[in-house]
Amino acid sequence: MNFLKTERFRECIKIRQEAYFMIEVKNLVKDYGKYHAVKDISFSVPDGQIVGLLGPNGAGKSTTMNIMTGYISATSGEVKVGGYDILEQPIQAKKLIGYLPEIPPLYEDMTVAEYLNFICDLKGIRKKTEKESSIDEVTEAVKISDMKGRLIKNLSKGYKQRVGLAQALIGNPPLLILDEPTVGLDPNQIIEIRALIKSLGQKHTIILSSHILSEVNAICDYVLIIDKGTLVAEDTPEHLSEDFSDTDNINMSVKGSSEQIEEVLKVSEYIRDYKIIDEKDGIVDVQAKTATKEDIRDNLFFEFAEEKLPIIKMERESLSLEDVFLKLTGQDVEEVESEAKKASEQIEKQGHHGFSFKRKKKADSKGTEQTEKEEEDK
Ligand SMILES: Nc1ncnc2c1ncn2[C@@H]1O[C@H](COP(=O)(O)OP(=O)(O)OP(=O)(O)O)[C@@H](O)[C@H]1O
Repeated sequence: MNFLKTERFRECIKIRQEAYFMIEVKNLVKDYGKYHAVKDISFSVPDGQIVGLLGPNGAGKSTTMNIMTGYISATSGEVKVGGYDILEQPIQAKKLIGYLPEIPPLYEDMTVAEYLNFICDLKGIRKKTEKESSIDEVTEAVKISDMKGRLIKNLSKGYKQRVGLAQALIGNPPLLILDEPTVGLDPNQIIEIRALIKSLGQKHTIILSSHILSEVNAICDYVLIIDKGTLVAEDTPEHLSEDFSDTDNINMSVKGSSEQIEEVLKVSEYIRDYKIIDEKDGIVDVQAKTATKEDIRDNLFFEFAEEKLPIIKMERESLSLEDVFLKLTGQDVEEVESEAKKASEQIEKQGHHGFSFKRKKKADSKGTEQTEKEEEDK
């Protein structure tokens, strides 16, 4: 019998293809009453990647992650984890996921070891020796081995976040889903947690959400940009910068006077716009926007050479991920980041257990998701 034509072969191919994608999200829709929070989002994440879900506040990142982890249901659409449907085969699918929600689900009156022991129970790790080795492993991975005896409430925010990561790692799931893992941390803690996530990426597929572009740029191999519930772009950070750019910036230093240099720039067909940045000791610094996406440095070289104006320095700069984000979402990065800062300060003021109204409703809903909209409608 020709193996290539057998049912078994087709099955093998199916398993291989499905396993290649650690997670597949197809046509995901989530409506809260009349409000469309997620509108037909599809994407697949291959094994071994660190993927960033990037978007401004309210874009639908947490909702998408909550559906991916099976925490809430979708209005329609499908999520498969390692080939298992999150709704139809939830036990197999959830075994593959370690989830860190935006507010880590910590029991503050437990010690780190007690809490992780409890998480082992929840994840079905029952043998004492297995539990011990599992706790040792995860505490070592997130560098909290010497904190095991400490009460969680006495830990700093950065260390609490590490405990949150440790609980996600119990059971060694191949897929980690991390919702805004650095929100509310101070700059040093942010650097540490980012480095930790990057190192975890060597052994796990990671999907993290963030509204911080520099974070996604620094950690992620691939970016999904979400705006108003829609996936508006996806690619590597480098490709996104290239693809959405119809112009480049050229930074130059030219020997001569600003009048001479402006004369060349004004008539150059390769330059759309320019700005004189500085003029000192007979050298002019210029920032120019190119008329096309092509690399026009050769052409500029010859134009300036013809006028006997030596170019001392010339650099080409592509559109940054910030510019791409602005173009796609129409939102200023600084604006988004300051809004997010205000929101996290608000959470901080309400105390650690003080979930925001939206979060509390989510936490309270237990499947019967009553929406703010519905509440308002009453
Ligand atoms: N239970 C709910 N009832 C009604 N609306 C909701 C509920 N949960 C979320 N939303 C709304 O859905 C939209 C998407 O929210 P989501 O939390 O997914 O956004 P996000 O991108 O994670 O933003 P953030 O970073 O602010 O959490 C928002 O407009 C939010 O107000």
